[in-house]
Amino acid sequence: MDKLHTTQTGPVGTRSNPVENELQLVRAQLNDLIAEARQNQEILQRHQTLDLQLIGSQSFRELIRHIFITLAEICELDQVTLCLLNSQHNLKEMLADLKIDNDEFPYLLFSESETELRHGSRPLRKPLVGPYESKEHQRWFEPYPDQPNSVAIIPLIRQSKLLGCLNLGSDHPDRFAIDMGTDFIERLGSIIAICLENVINSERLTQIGLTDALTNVSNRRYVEQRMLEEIGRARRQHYGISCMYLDIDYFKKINDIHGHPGGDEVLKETAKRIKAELRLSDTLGRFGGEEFVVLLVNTNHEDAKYVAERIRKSIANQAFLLTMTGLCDVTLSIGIATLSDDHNSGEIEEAAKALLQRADEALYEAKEQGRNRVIDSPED
Ligand SMILES: Nc1nc2c(ncn2[C@@H]2O[C@H](COP(=O)(O)OP(=O)(O)OP(=O)(O)O)[C@@H](O)[C@H]2O)c(=O)[nH]1
Repeated sequence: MDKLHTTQTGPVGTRSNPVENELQLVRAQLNDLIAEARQNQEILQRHQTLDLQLIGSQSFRELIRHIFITLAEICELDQVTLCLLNSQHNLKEMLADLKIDNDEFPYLLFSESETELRHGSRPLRKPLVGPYESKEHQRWFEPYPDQPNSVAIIPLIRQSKLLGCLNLGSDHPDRFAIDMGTDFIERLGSIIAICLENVINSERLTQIGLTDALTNVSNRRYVEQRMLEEIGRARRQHYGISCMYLDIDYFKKINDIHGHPGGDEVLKETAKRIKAELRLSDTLGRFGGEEFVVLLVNTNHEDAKYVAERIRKSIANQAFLLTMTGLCDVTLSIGIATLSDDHNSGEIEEAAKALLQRADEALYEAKEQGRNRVIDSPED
């Protein structure tokens, strides 16, 4: 009786009954397996969340944020960089249009050719995992002050084309071991490649709808939309915003002398020269015919006048060289209006309309006064 009692409850009994021992061992193993299964399920759920976030990204900006923030968090990574092949989609140009710069995403890198993505002499076609080697990996983790201890370099391939590579770094030396299975990271690479292609295509389509086909600058719809956003932002962040209305002088005559194709060339070159004088945060749009509008963010009256004068000179001081008819002197007239922080109130739509109208009136005055000049509307 005593023996039976100790067998069922006490440690002495445990030792003395091989069946019970076996049972406890099996129970312990089962508990371990259940714990492992729960852990795996949790990991799976977190990865599903990550997949959904990546796939659900509506814009390039959103996708890149998920890669640098959500992926790093969910996968507990110490370093994440993404290198994209610029040549594949002329991405740098797209990012400039989206007003995305290096300050916003310092871990977004660019490569000009596939050769730059090679590992040693081999093209990057399969994930590479293992310890960090500065000779091979430094370029991918350069934006971080410290080196990781183990890394995974994952090619992003879509329809056999290399889009770039995703680079994961961990402080833990065993996190990416040479002999580890790469199924998960290959799958991650495929998902990110598909998502990248999707958002790039969708950004391109949006851009086409908001771009002037001849000059490749924004169209009127885009500038008007942007103006509302920028006036709202200027209001929140308490700075001034300026608007320029620009119109090529005697453009009808240019068309008459150099033909319509010559006139088109003048429009393209004018847009190019205006753009060259602007900051990335400014917006240039063609409003139709030979009229352009520029929005200068965080720019007061004096600074706007200075930029306008620079634009005027960049057009007037160097004749345009046209393909068929040779040199062509071009000038433009510019009207400026500023919406200072003190006066930025009321309905945003009304404020935008009034700003544009004042710039247009100043332009009219510039034409009246003899053209090839900058006239600013009295301060608001
Ligand atoms: N080549 C070309 N010409 C255009 C385009 N859109 C409008 N135009 C021409 O631009 C000319 C504009 O002429 P006006 O509005 O009289 O202005 P202007 O001759 O520049 O005179 P001011 O503005 O008063 O200096 C017209 O002849 C239009 O046909 C275009 O896309 N390409």
